[in-house]
Amino acid sequence: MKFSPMEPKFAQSSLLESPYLARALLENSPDCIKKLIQSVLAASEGRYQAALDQAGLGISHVSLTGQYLLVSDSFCAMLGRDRASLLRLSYSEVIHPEDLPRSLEVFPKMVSGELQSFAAEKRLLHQNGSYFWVWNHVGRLWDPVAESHYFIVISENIDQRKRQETLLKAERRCLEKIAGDVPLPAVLADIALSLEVQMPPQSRISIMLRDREGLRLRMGAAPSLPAAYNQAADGLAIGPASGSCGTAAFRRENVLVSDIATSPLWEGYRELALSHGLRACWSVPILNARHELLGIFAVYSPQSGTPGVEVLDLLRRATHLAGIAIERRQAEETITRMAYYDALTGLPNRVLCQDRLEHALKRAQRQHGGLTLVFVDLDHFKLVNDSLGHAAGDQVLREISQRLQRSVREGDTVARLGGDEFLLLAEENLDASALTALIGRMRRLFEQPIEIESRSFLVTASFGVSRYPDDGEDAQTLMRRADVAMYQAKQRGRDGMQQYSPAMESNGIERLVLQRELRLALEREEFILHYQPQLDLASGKISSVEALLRWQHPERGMIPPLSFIPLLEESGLINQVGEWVLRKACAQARRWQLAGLPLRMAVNLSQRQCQEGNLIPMLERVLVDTGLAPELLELELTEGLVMHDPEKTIKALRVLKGMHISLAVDDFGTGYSSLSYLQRLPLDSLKVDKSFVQGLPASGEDAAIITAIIAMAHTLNIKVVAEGVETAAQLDFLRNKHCDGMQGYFLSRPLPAGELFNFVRRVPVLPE
Ligand SMILES: Nc1nc2c(ncn2[C@@H]2O[C@@H]3COP(=O)(O)O[C@H]4[C@@H](O)[C@H](n5cnc6c(=O)[nH]c(N)nc65)O[C@@H]4COP(=O)(O)O[C@H]3[C@H]2O)c(=O)[nH]1
Repeated sequence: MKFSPMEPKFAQSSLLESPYLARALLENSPDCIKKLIQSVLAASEGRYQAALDQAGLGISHVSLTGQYLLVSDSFCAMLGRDRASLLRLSYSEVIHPEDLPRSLEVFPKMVSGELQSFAAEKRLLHQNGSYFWVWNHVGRLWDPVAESHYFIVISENIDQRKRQETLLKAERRCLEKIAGDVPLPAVLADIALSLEVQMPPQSRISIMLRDREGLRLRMGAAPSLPAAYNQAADGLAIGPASGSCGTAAFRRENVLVSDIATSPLWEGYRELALSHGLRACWSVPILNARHELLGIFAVYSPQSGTPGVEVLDLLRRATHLAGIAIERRQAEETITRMAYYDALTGLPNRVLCQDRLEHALKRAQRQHGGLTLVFVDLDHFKLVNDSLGHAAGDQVLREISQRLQRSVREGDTVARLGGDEFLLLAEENLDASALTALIGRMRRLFEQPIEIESRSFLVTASFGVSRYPDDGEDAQTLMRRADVAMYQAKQRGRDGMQQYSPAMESNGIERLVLQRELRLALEREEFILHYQPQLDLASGKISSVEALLRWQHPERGMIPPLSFIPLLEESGLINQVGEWVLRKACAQARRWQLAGLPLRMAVNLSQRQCQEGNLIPMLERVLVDTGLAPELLELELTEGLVMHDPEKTIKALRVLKGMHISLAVDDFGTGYSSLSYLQRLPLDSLKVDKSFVQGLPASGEDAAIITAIIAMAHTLNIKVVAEGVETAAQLDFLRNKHCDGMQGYFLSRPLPAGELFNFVRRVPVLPE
């Protein structure tokens, strides 16, 4: 059976209205009867077609051979074709090739009656070449005239919903990739490909990224654009007339160029685009929440034109997704950079430098090669900072780091180790002449004045060199020896260079190196406190503890205080470290107090700390901050300190006493303090130096001194504590002489906080 397009005159006809009815009845001629039947049939088809056209659904009749027999208006509209052209097509020409096999499988089953109906999602070809999704419901009908089956297909356009679904799926997939380890270009390529299938046919997408300087766009992903085009577009300048993308990046707004052939923005790039068949380009900036440019999302089309609302909406969503991907990767890069690169200069930091050195060492060991390390330290850099301010200091460091980078060969590492120190790592054991050439090159970098705030400065540097394998086998040793050599260079006058030699490992250099490491120790939290208990001999109870500083050096292990406190004093660092000790000890005492263990905390004060004008306010601040009652704090002063400037000291001590802080003189007996001064000092106790205790009880002289000290101190109402008590005999002697307190290994060594707490709780009273 073949339906032909209805003529309008039949559209409203019925049997009764047929002009052939009367004649057929009257004439009873076969011709008339045939015409009557035809007119009735045509009328019925007309009504059927009208009914189909009224329905919003696309309806079609398809023969068993797949030919369209009848199509509704809305089906024609769906496919963008007129009825005549559609009726010339077959079902297999309209359905997506991937969706056809399933239909071919099912149709015979429907013909045989095995299946009555069948429904599935299919893609149909629009006249413009794109496919769209429909929900097809197929039923089987019998044509009594043709005496054959045919199919009736009802198609509902579900393209919008399907696109949304695909888009959501693509978004989810991209988000999973973003969250995973997938590299950014792969994520962006996925976003581009997912969007291309949603776009008008033959659309091609590119995603470009803003470069670090914000001057150019780098190709992020453009999987469907020709490679030659991508190559040429990579590095596109961001500017007011720089194609669609460069301009959109410049304006930070959409730039929708409908025809590249005529757009003035494409002046310099027209030929390139047209030669690759690109005619329209719609560029959308990818911005973050702070409205900063991350990149550009662009759709290229081979036809001129502007995007519809739907396309713009899709673009907006895809741009958002690309923004998330870029920002996430940027955040990851920033975190990595922060861990391995110096924020100020962008150079590798100490961690990365050490890592590279380790790797270079392994390579050198494998290949029997060599390494050269040049430690660079700016001369008098502190002066720049102090006189011009830190911003100027930063500028100098940035300038120097750029110059150093320019002076080295590719493959060499320049790192900033901290402050004004840099390290150059060259992966070969440079001989004397090569080394002289390198240092000469580096020196010349410093001959150029640095301009800051229209003033020019000359900065010089000192260089220390160590080499593998000559000067060490491991990274730590090589770095330290380059450092030692640099100090030697400094010692010999600034602006010099020294190569490491074992003779340099003298005390002086060691001290300087230690001093520098001490500066970093606070930052790196290498200091800790141990606590030694003090026993009150009258009550037999532990009444107080002394806080004793320790330095946990990363390479040298635990360093005792007497090896570094003089260095702290020398460098002035003792004030900072002293405040740290005080704060830490007071906070600890407060914690013990809250835990039901109110122990007095004794803290050592150095001479330099006492001479600083801000000791009293600092103490007040620490007590307030930690919440420790001043009665639970004791300050231990050395004899030397008291005697240094007695008048000034007396004044300061009176203030401290007024604050209810206890005061003790430490190492008593080793200095020259006369007891007459002591009576002018508001002291609570004297701590007799361990050198007098060690001879007890055998040494008559020590016994006599201690007996005299105890007697005199008691007349001045000052308590006496013996230090360094190591034996029961010493303790007995002291008890007999009415010494007030003792401290020493016999009771306990200095302990970490946790152990001290357990110790005191376990041994509250010393057995007789
Ligand atoms: N042979 C022997 N030694 C004993 C015995 N009992 C305790 N000691 C040691 O004697 C020292 C007592 O501390 P100090 O006289 O204040 O002497 C301290 C103190 O002057 C100074 N110091 C420690 N921590 C600090 C601090 O935080 N600031 C300041 N300015 N100086 C500190 O370093 C000095 C040495 O401290 P450490 O090495 O911890 O040495 C401690 C302690 O471990 C014993 O029975 N036998």
